[in-house]
Amino acid sequence: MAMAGAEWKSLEECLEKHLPLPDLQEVKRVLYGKELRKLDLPREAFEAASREDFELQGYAFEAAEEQLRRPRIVHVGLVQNRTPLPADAPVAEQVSALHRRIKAIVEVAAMCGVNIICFQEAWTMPFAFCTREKLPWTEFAESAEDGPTTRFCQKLAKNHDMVVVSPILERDSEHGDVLWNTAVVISNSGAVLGKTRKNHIPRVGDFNESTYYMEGNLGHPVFQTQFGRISVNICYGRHHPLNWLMYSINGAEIIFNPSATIGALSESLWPIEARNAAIANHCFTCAINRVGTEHFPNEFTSGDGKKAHQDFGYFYGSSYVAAPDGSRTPGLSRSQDGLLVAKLDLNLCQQVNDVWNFKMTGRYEMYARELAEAVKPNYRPTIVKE
Ligand SMILES: NC(=O)NCCC(=O)O
Repeated sequence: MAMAGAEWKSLEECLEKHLPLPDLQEVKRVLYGKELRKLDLPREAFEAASREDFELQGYAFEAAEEQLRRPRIVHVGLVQNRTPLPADAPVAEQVSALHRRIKAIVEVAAMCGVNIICFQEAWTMPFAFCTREKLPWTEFAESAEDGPTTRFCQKLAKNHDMVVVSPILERDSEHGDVLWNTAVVISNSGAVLGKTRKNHIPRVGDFNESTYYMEGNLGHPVFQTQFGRISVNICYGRHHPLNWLMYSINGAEIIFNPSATIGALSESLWPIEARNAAIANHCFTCAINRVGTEHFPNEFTSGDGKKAHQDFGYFYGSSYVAAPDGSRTPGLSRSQDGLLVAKLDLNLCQQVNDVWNFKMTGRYEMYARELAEAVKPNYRPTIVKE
């Protein structure tokens, strides 16, 4: 089926354009849970966003007032962007151009009072893993602890008192120079709080990432920040409910999902998966996708009998935040760089937990027992036959 590129701006714009108001309200109730209040962001922030040519949107998720706990308010920022330079530009120039682009967006996030910001998956590079070529793409890999991008993010974090989640291609030179798909978490103090690695590596269509790195070996760490407990479920991990679950079991209140995915493969899954994870795990989820089409110098094939090609297809942006009560923000556009600011009250996690009780009713001990059996090589599935 043919798929729209940048000319189709967003589902939201299409609904607003074509639905009469009473229908629109009902559709929004069903599609988004409820209509969220728009955040009153500073005028200078909108002016700067327009000057820098990116979209800025802001929404607030409310929670009920409690007697014993104060609201736990945190502002998160989700950044989606195109790669500013072509993929065949010199590596160092591509990285610098991306640093400059992100710096401009982070400055606007700071004006909006963002406390925790997350960039898209492998944000310092084109998403070149489809090519299965090593050079020059492996040259984008950096140390998570003290590479140039981590140092750059440390400055941003300290200057703006902001936690920065920076998903990069990591080279671990202390352990055999091995590459990983990693997110570095930098505290608002500027210190590197830690890192987490992509647990599930796609082998689907042009997403042949197993040529570059293996499944992550750091489990499901949750990072205690000044603004709440966060974790990072990188891209393809969002198709794995147990992956979300383990971050949640370790206490995550906000799970970021920095991604790189294209319309033909996943656009109809996109609004469902992170949102469902927020509902199932009583937490907030932040789904972030890159934007545009990236062209590579050499043709590659997808192993599907179709012609060789030089691009992945269209990265459709549409980043959004979902809440434990199932409500969600509209998506950023499919076509433009953007910053989505969401004001969260983390008290909502416990409030929804107390209503739906998924943690209490989850029967994890039963699944732990059954899964421990099911993964054994001699396991016989329980099928009842006549
Ligand atoms: N980057 C990545 O893991 N993409 C895989 C495709 C998808 O999960 O939609």
